[in-house]
Formats: sequence, C-alpha cells, structure tokens
Amino acid sequence: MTTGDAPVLRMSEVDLVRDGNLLLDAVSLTVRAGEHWALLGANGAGKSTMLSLLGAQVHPTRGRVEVLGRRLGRVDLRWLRTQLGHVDPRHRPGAPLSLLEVVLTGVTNTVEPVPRWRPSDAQLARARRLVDDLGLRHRVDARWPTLSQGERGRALIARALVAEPKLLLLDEPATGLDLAAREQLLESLDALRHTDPWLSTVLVTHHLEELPASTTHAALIRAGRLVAAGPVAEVLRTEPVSACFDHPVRIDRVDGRWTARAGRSVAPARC
Ligand SMILES: Nc1ncnc2c1ncn2[C@@H]1O[C@H](COP(=O)(O)OP(=O)(O)OP(=O)(O)O)[C@@H](O)[C@H]1O
Repeated sequence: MTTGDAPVLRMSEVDLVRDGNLLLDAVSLTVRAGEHWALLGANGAGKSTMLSLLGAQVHPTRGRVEVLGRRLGRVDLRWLRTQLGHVDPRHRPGAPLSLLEVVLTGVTNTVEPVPRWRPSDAQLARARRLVDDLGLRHRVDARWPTLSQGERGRALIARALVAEPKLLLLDEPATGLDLAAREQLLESLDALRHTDPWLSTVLVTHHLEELPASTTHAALIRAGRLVAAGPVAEVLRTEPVSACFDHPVRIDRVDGRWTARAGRSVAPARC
C-alpha cells in the first residue's frame, strides 16, 4: 500500500507491444495521492491500452509499472485489481440485480453476487451512503435494466468506491449521457474531492467538456506516446491540445470547466 508521498501510480519508460505493434512507446507518468488526472487523446491513441496497464489488466512489455506501490510482474494482478476502483460504462450484470446489489458487487469485485456471500453491516452502510452521496437514494431498490444510463453511470461510481480504493480509474464515464446526466455525473466526481481527499483518479476521455472542474493534471497521448503531462494549467492549453489531436483547436476555461473549439489561428502543431 502507499504511504506518505509514495506515488499511487508510477510508469517508467513503458512499452507495450501487441501482435508486433508498439501500442505504448516509452511512456512515463507519476500520479500522487489526491491528484485527479485526465488522459486525453484521439481515437486509437492508446488511452484504453494505458488504462488496462494502470488497472492491472496486462503487463508491460518493457519498462516498469507500479500501482499502489506494487510492481506489475511481481504481484498477483487479480489481487491488485481488488485494490482499485474501475468504472467501466460497459459493465453489464447478467441477472436483473437491484442498484444496491450492483453496488455491493464492488466489495467482491465480481460482476454477479457471490453465492452465499453477505455484506457486513459496515459494508452495507457504506454502500447505502455512497448511493445517497451519488443522488440515487430514490432508486436504491430499482432493477438495473430499469435505470437510466445516467443513473447507471453514477451507480458504477458507487460500486467502484464501495471497497474504499485509493485509486479510481474511469473509462469515458460520460459517454452516451445527456446534458443533465453528464452534469450530475461531473458534480458527483467533484464532490468526491471533498468526501475523499486522498483518492486519486485517472479519467479517460476524448472530450474536454467531459472533465470535472476539479481535474488537477492532464496527460496527452498521441500514437502511443505521451506528448504532454503535468498540471492542467500547463497542459490543457491551445498549443499542446492542438498538437495532440493534430488539429487546430482553441481551449478555453470558464468557471473551472474546459471547452474546445476549432480554431484557425493556431500555429502548425508539433508533438
Ligand atoms: N491486441 C491488440 N493488437 C494490436 N493492436 C491493438 C490491440 N489492441 C489495441 N490495438 C490498437 O492499439 C491502438 C490503441 O488502441 P486503444 O484502444 O488503446 O486506443 P484509444 O485511445 O483508447 O482509442 P478510442 O478513443 O478509439 O477508444 C489502436 O490502433 C488499436 O487498434
């Protein structure tokens, strides 16, 4: 487990090769406790590939990855995955579970409830508190198939947090949400910064509009290489983002949130 200032995540000169293709190329990144990172890049840039490393789903081909102080290759990935919160909007329970039952599968880190497993009183109380915090109290007993996509999105955040992880990974959590649902989701993520100040997050998206205002750091990935990484004030700017997407865009920040618009006055970008 992490102690003191030890990074929550550290990647050093990481390559990932699949079927002879170099999907990640000399990627280095450090995430510390309480930091909230956005990982941005165009389609096919390598965001999901990078998240699968951070989520202890795969090993690097070369280089070093440490997650919560444990080095991939020297630790049981299945155990490490139980220490992480992972929000995957493609999560699909097979059985028509209630919202609360789905949240509780986060304790056992399974898609379906484990037969004969019962939550402790403390686990049940935490699950209910997270459901409340995420504005879902009125839907706690509703069956998963009857929930809206926005309600499912927030329920999956509660599921990912129920086992008290130090690191939360979010893979395009706002995809497919309407405006109100997206805003509720982002407000919920902003609120976590206060309820759980030591939690670190890494959120993958293509869209700057889908970043919570409380995002502290950003990494830009292009063709498997990190082309910029650091505090948002340095990275979420017109020039680095235009370079990353290979398209001139203008980045603005209003009331803490970012927008990106096509811009013609940007100098030709270099990564
Ligand atoms: N197993 C694999 N073998 C070969 N190439 C792969 C494999 N998995 C992914 N790729 C390729 O790696 C590249 C990066 O894929 P990845 O899914 O990480 O991109 P992404 O940034 O998440 O894209 P998107 O925004 O479209 O989801 C893509 O070109 C993809 O086709």
